[in-house]
Amino acid sequence: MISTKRITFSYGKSMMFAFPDIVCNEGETLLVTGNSGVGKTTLLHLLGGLLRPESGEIVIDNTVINSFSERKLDHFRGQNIGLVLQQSHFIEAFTVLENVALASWLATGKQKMEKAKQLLEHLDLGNHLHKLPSQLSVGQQQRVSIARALINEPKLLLADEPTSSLDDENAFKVADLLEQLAKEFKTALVIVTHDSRLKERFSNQISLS
Ligand SMILES: Nc1ncnc2c1ncn2[C@@H]1O[C@H](COP(=O)(O)OP(=O)(O)OP(=O)(O)O)[C@@H](O)[C@H]1O
Repeated sequence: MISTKRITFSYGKSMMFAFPDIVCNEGETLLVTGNSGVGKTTLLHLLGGLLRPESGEIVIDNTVINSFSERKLDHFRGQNIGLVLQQSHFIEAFTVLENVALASWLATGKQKMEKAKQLLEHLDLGNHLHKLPSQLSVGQQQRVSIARALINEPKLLLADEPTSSLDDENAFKVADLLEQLAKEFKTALVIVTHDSRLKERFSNQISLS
């Protein structure tokens, strides 16, 4: 579960944000919408501990994360937060399977190859395990990124524009898949997007302005 209270952030004096409070419980999905430039990615990075709020509170699974040291935050993120970012940042020389297993090694010191394989198979990527990420389509890469985000069974899954580069059919497939996985893994799922197709798809929404 994630909740925030009165979080503020700024990139210097000209770009200041005061975000509405959000709550997202385990197994639920919250869609954060808003026009380009309103701060959706900034909010997502704050929720994921990639940026720190200037004031306010971010609570993940009963833990206030904003007072953590950098090191503790990195550890907490690895254990509890899955990120599906706009850029996938794969290690291009590693296979799809290795990229997913690497995320478990970084978080726990153990490379969960079998689990990575199962997860990729679950995401219909069983035939692509030993390919390089660059050999996959954008939609397939998106699913690898989802598998990588889920390998450590995070309490919170954050997805930044997961469907904007996909056609209608694949956009709805990815949205359905994320929602289904959140329920299955009892993960709170927060999606930030300006993709208007998703607005009709999810009832739990908040709009930034
Ligand atoms: N590192 C940065 N330094 C300074 N300003 C930044 C930085 N990152 C983002 N901004 C500015 O903050 C504002 C919000 O950016 P953000 O990426 O959060 O918006 P967004 O709602 O996700 O936009 P989009 O839908 O286009 O991705 C923008 O005006 C952007 O130019």
